[in-house]
Amino acid sequence: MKIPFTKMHGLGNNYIYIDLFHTDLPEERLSELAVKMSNQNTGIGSDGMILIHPAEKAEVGMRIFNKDGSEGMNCGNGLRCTAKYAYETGIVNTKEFSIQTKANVVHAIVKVNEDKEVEEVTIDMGEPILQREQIPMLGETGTTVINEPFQVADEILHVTAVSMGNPHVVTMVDAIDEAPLTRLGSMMEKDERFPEGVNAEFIEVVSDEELHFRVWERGSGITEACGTGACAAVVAATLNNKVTKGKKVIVHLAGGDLVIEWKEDEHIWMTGGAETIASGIFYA
Ligand SMILES: N[C@H](CCC[C@H](N)C(=O)O)C(=O)O
Repeated sequence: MKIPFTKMHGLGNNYIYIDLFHTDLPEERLSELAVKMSNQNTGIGSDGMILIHPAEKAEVGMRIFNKDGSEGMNCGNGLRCTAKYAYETGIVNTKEFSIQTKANVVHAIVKVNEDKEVEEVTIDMGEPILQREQIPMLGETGTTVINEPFQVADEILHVTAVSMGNPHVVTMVDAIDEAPLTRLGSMMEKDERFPEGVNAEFIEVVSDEELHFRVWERGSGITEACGTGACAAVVAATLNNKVTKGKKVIVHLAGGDLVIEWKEDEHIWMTGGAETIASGIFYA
């Protein structure tokens, strides 16, 4: 099977994008194809596969598959790249439009240069989900998870759990370079207290408008950046009184910076770059 693709990244979080407005893929092979395309030795190499598709409730839809073939519910970096692709290829012809994910419908705003190229994208990601059972995380129904003791291996972390349509568990550390990403990330991802798995973020608070950030992603391991994770990190930092709601926060991820704002109306806005790397044909 010959599959046209475009490889794109948001702050180094890179995916293989398949345009289902112009290509068909069999639903039953999607997970297998995500694994194949993501393999850096026998495939193209990426953090996963993203489908850009016709949607019922928005001008364009996005589905995301992690490197391990699991389907995620949302992807912040993927949304910015999807918005860039949709505008530059004429799927949409306005600078503001909606994108439907498995989690919700979000609103995208693209910033275009004189060559009609999208240089920056802002996404209204909607509201975070904080109820434990909706993360989902095991424990007392109807409660939130803020600075809760959480033992992993021989360590007692203090975690805050946030869903952006996909599950995140955020731990504050004193020094981001000492975050136990490699040692604990995989255990946290698959911890039974998170029935659907979890993306594990570590943050170092620099000031009330600046964080350092690292992530072990569910289904992909350590990535350069995680857009939904950066949103979850700002929510967690706010709930722990480290940053102020309604102020823009600069999040320094390994692959670059995102500007995140948790507004007074509860919506979270994310602004950052999106880049096209290459396009071609994948021989599946
Ligand atoms: N690994 C995530 C999906 C990708 C999210 C991330 N790459 C982003 O930019 O938000 C999950 O399984 O929930």
